[in-house]
Parts: sequence; C-alpha cells; structure tokens
Amino acid sequence: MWVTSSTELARTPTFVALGKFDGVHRGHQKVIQPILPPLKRAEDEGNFAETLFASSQTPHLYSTVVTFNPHPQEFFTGQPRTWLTPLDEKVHQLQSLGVEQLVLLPFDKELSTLSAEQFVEKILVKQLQAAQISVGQDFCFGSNRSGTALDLKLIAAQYGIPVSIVALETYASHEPTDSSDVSVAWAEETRISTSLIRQLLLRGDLQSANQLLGRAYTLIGTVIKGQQLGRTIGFPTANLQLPKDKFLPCHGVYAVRVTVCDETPDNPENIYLGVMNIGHRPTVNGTYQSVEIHLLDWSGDLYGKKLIVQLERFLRPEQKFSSLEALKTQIQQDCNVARAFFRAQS
Ligand SMILES: Cc1cc2nc3c(=O)[nH]c(=O)nc-3n(C[C@H](O)[C@H](O)[C@H](O)COP(=O)(O)O)c2cc1C
Ligand SMILES: Nc1ncnc2c1ncn2[C@@H]1O[C@H](COP(=O)(O)OP(=O)(O)O)[C@@H](O)[C@H]1O
Repeated sequence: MWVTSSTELARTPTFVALGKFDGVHRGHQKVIQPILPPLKRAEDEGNFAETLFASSQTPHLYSTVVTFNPHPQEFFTGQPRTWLTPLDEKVHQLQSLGVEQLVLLPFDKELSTLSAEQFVEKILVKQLQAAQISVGQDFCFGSNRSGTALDLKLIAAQYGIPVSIVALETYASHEPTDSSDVSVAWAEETRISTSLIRQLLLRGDLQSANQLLGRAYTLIGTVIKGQQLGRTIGFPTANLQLPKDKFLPCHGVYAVRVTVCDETPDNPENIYLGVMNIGHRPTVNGTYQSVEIHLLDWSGDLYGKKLIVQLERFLRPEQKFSSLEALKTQIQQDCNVARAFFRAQS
C-alpha cells in the first residue's frame, strides 16, 4: 500500500473514503467497502465476469483512505493520546482490506481553517482527483466541523462526483450483565464506535470488542529483553515493545494467536498459539507495565523480531502470588485453558 503525507505525491485519480478510522472496526469497514478496487470486490464476491471486466478498467482508480495526522482532537487539545490502531497498525489493517493508498493529511492551522467548499475543491477535486467518495453518516468536515455528510454530497455534486453516505453500523448486543456505566450505554441496538470498543477492552469483554471490530484486537510490536526470569520458571516470555500511543486493554492474562514476522525470505511468517500477560507482575515486584507472551510448545530466539499478536480470549485478571512456584502452577493452568479454548475453536 502506498502511504503518503503529501497530496502531491498521491496516486491519482482516486476513489476516496474519508474519516479518522481509529480501530478500522466494522463500521469503518462498511465505509471503506464502496471504494475498494472493483477487482478486489468482484473476487470477494466470486464474480468471474466482473473480475475480467474490472481487470481491464482504465485508467486505474486508486482506492484511497484519506485521514488526518495528527488526529484533529490531538491537534486541538495538544494532548497526546492512545489509539486502537496507531499508524503502523492502521496501515496493516487497511492493507489487509485491499486499500491501495493511505493519504495522511497533515492536520495543521491551514487545513483546520479550510471551509467545507475549499476542502472539497482543493483537496478532493484538484489534488486527489476523486471520482467517488464514501463517508459515514456522522462525518463532519471543514472549519469548526461545519460541513455534514449531506453538505459533502451537495458540494461534490457540483463537480459531478458521487458520494456514498454509509448508514452507521449497529450491533445487536447481548443482555446487560450488570449495572455499570458501560452496560447502560450497551442498549439493545448499539452503534459501533471506537469509544465503546475501548470501554469493552478495559472491562475485559474481549469477545464483544472483537465482534465490533470484526476481527481480534491486535498488538504489533518488537521483542525486547526483560528480566530473564521467565526461563528460570520454565516459561520464557517474549517481552513486547509497543508504540507509545497504542491503547492497551485491561491488565490480565489472554489466549493469543501470534504471527512471527521473519526476515528470512523462505520463511516469511509463522503463526503460533500462546498466552500473554499484561501488567506490572506484582509477584516479582515489577516496577513497570509489561506485555509478555509465552508461545505454546515452541522454543527459539525471538529477540528483535516483530510479532503480530491477536487477542482471542481474556482468561483472568493479573494476581500477586505468594511464591514463584505458585505463579508457575497458575501459568501452567493458563496454558491448559488456552489450549482447550483453541481446540474448541478448530
Ligand atoms: C500466562 C502468564 C501469566 C502471568 N500471570 C502473572 C500474574 O498473575 N501475576 C504476576 O505477578 N505475573 C504474572 N506473569 C508474569 C511473570 O511474572 C513473568 O513472566 C516473569 O516474571 C518473567 O518475567 P521476564 O520475562 O521479565 O523474565 C504471567 C506471565 C505469563 C506468561
Ligand atoms: N516458548 C517461548 N515463548 C516465548 N519466548 C521464548 C520461547 N522459547 C524461547 N523464547 C525466547 O526466550 C526469550 C524470553 O526468555 P525470558 O527468560 O523470559 O527472558 P526476557 O526476560 O528477556 O523476556 C524470548 O524473548 C525468546 O527469545
């Protein structure tokens, strides 16, 4: 996928999906779907005749996600914050959907003061040569967020550009289980949103969060050295360094699926099952938060490797054990529970 912060370097003409897309959740995927290359859509739908037609399409229209960097909220508050999908991961998720290009509009004073009309004319028409645009129903743009999705449709129509306004994706939830704030927001038909997914991840409801995402919540990081204690208790753990702006779910133990990205050309990547702990490791008086993964039935060297970790099941909260022996017994138990979970899935 081609990623650029300069509209001058963008490949044109384009099919554009506009938005912030933090999480690239099911609602975002629905907005992105109409701009995917016709070839990709025809293949997904198994339409052979359409596939042949699409592959002969000229000129090529680049399926392009246009978003803002920094996030407008960060620009206005000056406060850095965490994201479900920091930039590298957003690139990874968009690429796996089949998006060909990501344009990161530098959100600065100049961009923030463009009117809705100026934004369409300058960015979408002149620079990106948009032939079609897709946005969610709640999309706002232009200075003071004054332009709505309908305004975009009316302005773009003056240039002959069709705009798809995609209805907000909802999720039919299970019954509330308690009276916490989240359950109150958790009505029968809930709008899928980044903030709801964050709340679910914080309370350990990974199952619901994953349903809203349309895939498993993912961490992408590099393996660094820890205290080298894991190997002494029989459970070596790969300590993951994550982007500083990555949103972390609640502390505790998870069953995970891990892709080890390997530079060796004949062994591009391998997928393993594992258990992961996020927390301060109170049993060994840990002083900082760590994210560490033990791969089941595996041994080898992971230092320096990039791991893509998919969180499949929340197993239990982190605890302080009275001895390393008690912790070891519990980790063995966690491995058994994770194995049973993955067996039941296959
Ligand atoms: C599946 C799993 C569960 C864990 N659960 C806990 C826990 O409940 N409490 C805790 O203090 N540490 C827990 N840990 C972290 C261990 O304390 C840690 O792996 C050990 O101290 C080794 O750390 P090192 O990789 O820095 O050498 C867990 C680790 C794993 C892999
Ligand atoms: N099954 C496994 N799961 C995770 N890491 C493993 C495994 N087997 C070997 N390793 C290696 O051991 C390292 C972890 O050992 P550990 O003693 O916990 O040291 P550290 O504290 O540096 O993480 C990993 O980074 C990896 O290179």
